[in-house]
Amino acid sequence: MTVEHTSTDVPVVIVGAGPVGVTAALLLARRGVRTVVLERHHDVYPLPRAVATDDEVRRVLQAAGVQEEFAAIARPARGLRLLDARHRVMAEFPRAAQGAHGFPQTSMFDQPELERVLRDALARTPQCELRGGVEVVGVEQDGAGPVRVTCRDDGGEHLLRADAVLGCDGANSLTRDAIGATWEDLRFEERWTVIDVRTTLPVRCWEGVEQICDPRRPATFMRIGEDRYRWEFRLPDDAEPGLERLRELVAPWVDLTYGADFEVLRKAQYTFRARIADRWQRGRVFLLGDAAHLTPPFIGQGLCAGLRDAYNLTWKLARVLQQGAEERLLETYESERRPHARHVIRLAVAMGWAMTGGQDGAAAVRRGLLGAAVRVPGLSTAVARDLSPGLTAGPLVRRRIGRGGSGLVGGFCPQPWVSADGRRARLDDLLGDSFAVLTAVPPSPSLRAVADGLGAPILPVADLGDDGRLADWLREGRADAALLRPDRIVMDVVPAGGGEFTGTAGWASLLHTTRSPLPSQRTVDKSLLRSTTR
Ligand SMILES: O=C(O)/C=C/c1cccc(O)c1
Repeated sequence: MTVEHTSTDVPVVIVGAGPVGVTAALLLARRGVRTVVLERHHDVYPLPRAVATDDEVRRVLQAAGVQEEFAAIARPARGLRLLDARHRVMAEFPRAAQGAHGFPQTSMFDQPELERVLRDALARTPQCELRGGVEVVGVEQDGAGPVRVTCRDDGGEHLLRADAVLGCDGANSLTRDAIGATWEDLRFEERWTVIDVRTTLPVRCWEGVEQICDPRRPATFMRIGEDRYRWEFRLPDDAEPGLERLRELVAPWVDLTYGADFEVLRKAQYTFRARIADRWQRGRVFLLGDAAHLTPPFIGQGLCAGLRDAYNLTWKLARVLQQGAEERLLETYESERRPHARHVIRLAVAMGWAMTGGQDGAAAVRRGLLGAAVRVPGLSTAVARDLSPGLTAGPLVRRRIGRGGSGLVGGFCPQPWVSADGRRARLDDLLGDSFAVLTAVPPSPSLRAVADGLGAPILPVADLGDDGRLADWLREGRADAALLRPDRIVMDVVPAGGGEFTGTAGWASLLHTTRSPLPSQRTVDKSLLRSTTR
């Protein structure tokens, strides 16, 4: 599709100022793309919902420019435990304090605090405008013309024309309806009660997430902050638990004597669902976050999936809008993100089945509980190894099976601390927002040509002053060099001893641009380049 050059009011309209929408706005701003974010509410929704992020997604927040602020509100977690009905540990999936991405593998946080951090960053960013109290009532695109967004506020109805619209408007997304997408049901639907508490009472607590695998009363418990805790229970009836019931429910963790310091911040009933939209794009309208996928919370990946969406789409959209890359590049958003999101949802559903005994709780009790952790095929290995697999093969993820380095393609590169000019920094902060080549060998002329074509700096890993991790990563992956996309996914490799990138023919035309990047785009740290070959 080609987009007519009819004048628009703003390059990108984002529907919804939740964490996904605001992160997308910040990521676009870093590439110089202006956005208007439209939000129904006037302020941050005050109650907690998402509570966890993995280390890969902390890199997204880092790219959005809020890493330090987030670190100040995040609490590392030790992992995930599966307990039986008597709270005996059946399985433990430990999470390191420093993962390959340079962050704790699991971090807990309070969603309103995260939203405040993101909104503050947005307020400091001139390319982003947040309009609160604005309800979007229509999103339409005629052929290749601009996307027309109709919205209402106290002043009446308004029309905004945009080059692209990101629907980050949650589970009941109007944008999803507008593009004619429907839910595919991934077969999990259960009513759970979520209770958020602040207390200074002693709580029997492991610094991680506990899943109680008891088909009669499955539950989740976790510590979120210094004095903040969350319980989730699947209760046999739909009535909200009163104080007496609550006392009995939380008794395994805390002794609640009447009048004790135990403030229930929120008691809400949710239907946990597993769903994925059957399409994520129509023309220049895209779905992100809960508008595109819903997952039960049992592996803490709901918000993570939405932030991955934002990271995946924004660099591509900026390349199309600002540098004239082909529209086909945008199709790789859905083709890359949808299978990944589906995999993670299926893992969460499998965890739910391990906790609840599947659709037949009574049978699960009969089979005996101790097998719960291993009953669901593949669950233990998947949860232990990596909740977020590499991307499946596609135009930007070209694996040459059997060739060295193919195992690296589609996955993130690690993020060690590196040195430049005596300064220590995280790798991504030095790389900036462009493509980059990490190499363990002197670059060949063809490698240089590829790097030049993408405006990618060539960085010899031996000069980066890390702890040797990048060289080990290339060697263990049997690659001499790796080509990183702006979202730090490995797009291509030079196999060990191979001399050339192997997948250029697949991605080159998709990434071809007709205009240069704007000067506002963050580029590689110059001091780093001085120590390299370019
Ligand atoms: O696997 C982990 O480290 C964390 C899992 C998690 C996080 C938040 C909520 C959950 O029910 C599970």
